[in-house]
Amino acid sequence: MERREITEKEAEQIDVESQELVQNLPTEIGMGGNILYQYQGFWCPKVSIKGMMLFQHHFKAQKTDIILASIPKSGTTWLKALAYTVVNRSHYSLEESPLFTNGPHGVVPFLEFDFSSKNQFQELDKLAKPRIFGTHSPYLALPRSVKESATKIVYVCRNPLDMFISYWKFSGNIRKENEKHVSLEDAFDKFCQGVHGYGPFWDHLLGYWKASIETPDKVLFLKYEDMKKNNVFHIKKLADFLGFPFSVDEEKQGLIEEISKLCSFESMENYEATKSGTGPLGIPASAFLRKGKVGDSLNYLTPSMVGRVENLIQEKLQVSGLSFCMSDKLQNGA
Ligand SMILES: Nc1ncnc2c1ncn2[C@@H]1O[C@H](COP(=O)(O)OS(=O)(=O)O)[C@@H](OP(=O)(O)O)[C@H]1O
Repeated sequence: MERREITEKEAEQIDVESQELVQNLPTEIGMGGNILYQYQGFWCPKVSIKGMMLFQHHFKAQKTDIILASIPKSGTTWLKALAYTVVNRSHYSLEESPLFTNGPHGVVPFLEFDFSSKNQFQELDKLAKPRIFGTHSPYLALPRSVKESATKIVYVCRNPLDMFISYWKFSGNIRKENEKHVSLEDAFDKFCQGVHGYGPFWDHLLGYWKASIETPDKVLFLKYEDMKKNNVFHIKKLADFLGFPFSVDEEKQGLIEEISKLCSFESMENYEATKSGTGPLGIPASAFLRKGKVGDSLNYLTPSMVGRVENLIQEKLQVSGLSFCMSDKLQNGA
């Protein structure tokens, strides 16, 4: 079937729609000093609203697609490297992985940031299968075709204390001159009110958590801390879930351990693509790797701040059965 070329007017429509829409959305200053807009119940930076709209309107999921979802600073970069390596391991030797040269963001594009027109979404039909994409979109904002097709979704989350500190540090590093510095205390307050990129974190987590319970073959829910603690187990679990299980021979050869090492923080921070490349939105790739530790937040947060998040987790997540290892246990983390 011949594809009709879209008119310039149609292509620009989303621009107009998103600009009009943005003008009427509630706003807040986010914890990075940038303006956040409340879109479909979540606080989003302006740049991602147009991206989310395009994704919702123009992305056509394929049954072999893999979507890696997360709220920022939860292990997205790591998961991208792992999933890409697991799925493509038969196409090249691990030493020759395009991951080294293109970086995890280069080989796994972000659906909200890396495509800015309807045309670009249509071009994605030509990509080799399985296509792998990253997204920060909340579960409810995913396009219907993603939910209704056999597309697999892997969600990674992280204990909110470490996620907060990772985000605050990152925001400080990429802050633009016209954006105001937000102190740790004020940023923390905003975080606890849910006013942070794609927050509230509890709603973001719960959307995917519930989907993973209702449709475990479609949505795999992972935690950063668990992946740190037993990486090999989780790589195996990821491979099984994605339909690329390791053979007995591969296991015997220690391939899973090799993949774990290739994608470890220590290896990835030394990739050429990390040292000199760029990540989404032209941000230096090195900004996406900071410490990669569990429990680093305890070096910055007071016991009362930790207590506030613990209470919040209890209040917002307890009924769901979703829990996190916190305070003293976090201190003994990987
Ligand atoms: N390979 C690997 N292993 C372990 N940890 C890793 C890895 N790559 C990135 N990181 C750490 O993940 C944090 C960044 O989170 P994201 O990748 O989700 O950021 S983003 O959403 O893509 O902006 C950020 O955490 P902090 O170090 O605590 O800031 C990164 O250092």
